[in-house]
Amino acid sequence: MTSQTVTDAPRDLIDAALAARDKAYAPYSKFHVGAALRTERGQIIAGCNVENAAYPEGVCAEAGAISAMVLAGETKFDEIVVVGLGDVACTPCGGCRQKIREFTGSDATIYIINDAGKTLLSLTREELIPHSFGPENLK
Ligand SMILES: O=c1ccn([C@H]2C[C@H](O)[C@@H](CO)O2)c(=O)[nH]1
Ligand SMILES: [Zn+2]
Repeated sequence: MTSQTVTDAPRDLIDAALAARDKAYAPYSKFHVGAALRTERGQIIAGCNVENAAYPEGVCAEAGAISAMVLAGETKFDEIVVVGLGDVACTPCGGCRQKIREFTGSDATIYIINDAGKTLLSLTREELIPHSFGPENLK
């Protein structure tokens, strides 16, 4: 399920995601991923994927950015940009969709860009993870 219209990702997050991807540690898949989010208070925080010889222990770029955000003292973000390799739309895995869900409002925007910084997809959180389970369900 994708949006009909694609809204361009903001330039500063594109640059941060591409810079983060350059730091990826992905010797096994060789699929380098970068992510950059903007917190509610306006900080830009990035992450890259970090793989492990014990394959399941690898961490996605989005998860790394979210961990760094929490460490920085923030728990909400409005937009995130994700970039993989080439022209492949690197859409977040299921686990990352749930992690993104925890720290966003339903109107947050998830941008997927390509190598060249072109926006391939712009999705609301509701499109990314419809009918999701979140903190409100526990109240
Ligand atoms: O949205 C995604 C999809 C994949 N990966 C990573 C996990 C693994 O290290 C590599 C190949 O799946 O890419 C991410 O970081 N984010
Ligand atoms: Zn993931």
